[in-house]
Amino acid sequence: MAAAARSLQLLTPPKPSNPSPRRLAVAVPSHFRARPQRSRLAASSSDLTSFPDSPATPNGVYVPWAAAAASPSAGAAAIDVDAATEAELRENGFRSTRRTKLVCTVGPATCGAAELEALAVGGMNVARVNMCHGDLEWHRGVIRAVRSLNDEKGFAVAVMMDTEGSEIHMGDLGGAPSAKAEDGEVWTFSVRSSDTSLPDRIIHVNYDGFAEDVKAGDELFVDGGMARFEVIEKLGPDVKCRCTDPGLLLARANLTVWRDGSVVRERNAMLPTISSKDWLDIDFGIAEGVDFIAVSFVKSAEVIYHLKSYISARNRDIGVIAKIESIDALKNLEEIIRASDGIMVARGDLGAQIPLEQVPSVQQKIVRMCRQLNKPVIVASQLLESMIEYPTPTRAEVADVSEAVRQRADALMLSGESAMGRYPEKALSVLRSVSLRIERWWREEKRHEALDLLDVSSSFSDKISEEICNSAAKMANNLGVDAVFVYTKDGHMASLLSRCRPDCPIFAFTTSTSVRRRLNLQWGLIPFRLSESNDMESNLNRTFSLLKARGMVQSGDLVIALSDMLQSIQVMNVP
Ligand SMILES: Nc1ncnc2c1ncn2[C@@H]1O[C@H](COP(=O)(O)OP(=O)(O)O)[C@@H](O)[C@H]1O
Ligand SMILES: C=C(OP(=O)(O)O)C(=O)O
Ligand SMILES: [K+]
Ligand SMILES: [Mg+2]
Repeated sequence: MAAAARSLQLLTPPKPSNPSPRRLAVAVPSHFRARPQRSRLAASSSDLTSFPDSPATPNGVYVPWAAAAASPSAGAAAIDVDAATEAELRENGFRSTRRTKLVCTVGPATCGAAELEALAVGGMNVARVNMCHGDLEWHRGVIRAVRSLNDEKGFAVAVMMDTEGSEIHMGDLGGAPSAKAEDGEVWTFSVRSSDTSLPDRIIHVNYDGFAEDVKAGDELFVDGGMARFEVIEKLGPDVKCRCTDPGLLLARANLTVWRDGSVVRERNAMLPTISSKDWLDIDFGIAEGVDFIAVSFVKSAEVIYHLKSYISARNRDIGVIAKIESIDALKNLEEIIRASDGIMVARGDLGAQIPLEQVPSVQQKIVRMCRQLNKPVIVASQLLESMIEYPTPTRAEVADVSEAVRQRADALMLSGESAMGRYPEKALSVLRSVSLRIERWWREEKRHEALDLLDVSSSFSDKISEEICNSAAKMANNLGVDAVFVYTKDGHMASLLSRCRPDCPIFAFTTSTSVRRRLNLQWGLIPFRLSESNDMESNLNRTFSLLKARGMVQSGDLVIALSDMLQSIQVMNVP
């Protein structure tokens, strides 16, 4: 292999064709170069679709052309959305694409087609629906709306369904979104039937054993402690409580009971992690083809294995995300991470189960362990809580987001901010601009600690892929390459590369639309769907010409290319 070609194959296929850049250039089919740009985009859109990262410049300034390009009136949709990506990449260079992925909870504020599209244009990688709220018809509508957005506008937004779990929560507040509890007020939490509308200051509780489990003197946390009560008296199904910390009670807010400094574990501890209602919701999610199922209040790895085998028995490829939000989950953390396809640091409930001041160190520990074990991790809850009401985040919130980005979590999640807040798009744009800024700053300062990555592979073949990815990431940083390209069937090699958190972006090419959507949750990956052949050289040729046609790479860009089919690694300039 000619040294001038700068092409290095550590492991070659049995009969490799010479992948030298010069030959690649020659092999580019002439029709790709000859056509005018619009039709080139049209020609390429069917077999190569990219995810539009963001219509914003790195400082977060909104660029109106991007929204216009993605609007229904802008014409042939999938192509126009990709035109936004193309322009963004041309303007900022792909080195500055956002690496941290963004999850938005969809709720009443964002369930309309226009609002969902605005979130997708604004950089939403995953749409989350929370089965604690809304009925199946509502969820079906949202899931299908996201699917049409993907089909018609060329996005690759994944859908995550989050189970209700056997959590104890309040009922609806007779249609009102919230009620204010003031200091010293006496409220009744009751397990009486909620069919009839209850008088003021009486709140329905969904768990029948509630009145039996609590005792006078217990503390009742609403929504992870956003409002607090002391239990003063039990009267049959009614539990009378005095408000000790005033706050807003949101409809269906979660309830936690504390006694003598720890969470009460009475009969409620025996409730199943996946309730019978959850199984019905899971069947619904499988039928609707969601990409991820997030399991609330996971206690052990067992339930994750159970759900995964339930899903694979139905021949589905759905990622199971374990939510870490209880003391039990922390006790069994490593085995839960190993069992699942991803983790959510669900700080809302976690902060009601362990002292608040422990949440930051627990978050850091979980994020690190997930990276070691090669599982994507989402940091969730209250990232921009004040933006539910106000258009500007607090400095503390920006610092919290920055810290999660600095820890290099795979994804950040909005809950109430996007589900029912007044400024969903603004909240998303804050996550986007803070991510971009912090990522770039840390790259420029070269401040990232080198993490000694543990071996994660169980077979020798996997071990080869892992070593290739570790080496490729190191080479990418040392050589200052512009991008790593990874051709991956099931996404595994892309995730191994993402785990290394290289300085440059990772373009991940897969033949499967569902793998492409799932890769959207992982740090630094820009997933593409591409119909690939077994011939690496022709894959590279096609990729270069398709990406060049879109202005996403240029001649001379230095690229490292990996393939899980060939277990190969090559370094080359784009011809
Ligand atoms: N599908 C929905 N329908 C109505 N309201 C919703 C829906 N999803 C979310 N919300 C609202 O957004 C808030 C924040 O969402 P989330 O954090 O997912 O739920 P929770 O607060 O129950 O943990 C909820 O408390 C609820 O008020
Ligand atoms: C994300 C969380 O779960 P949920 O919103 O379902 O309570 C959390 O508790 O932080
Ligand atoms: K939930
Ligand atoms: Mg929770």
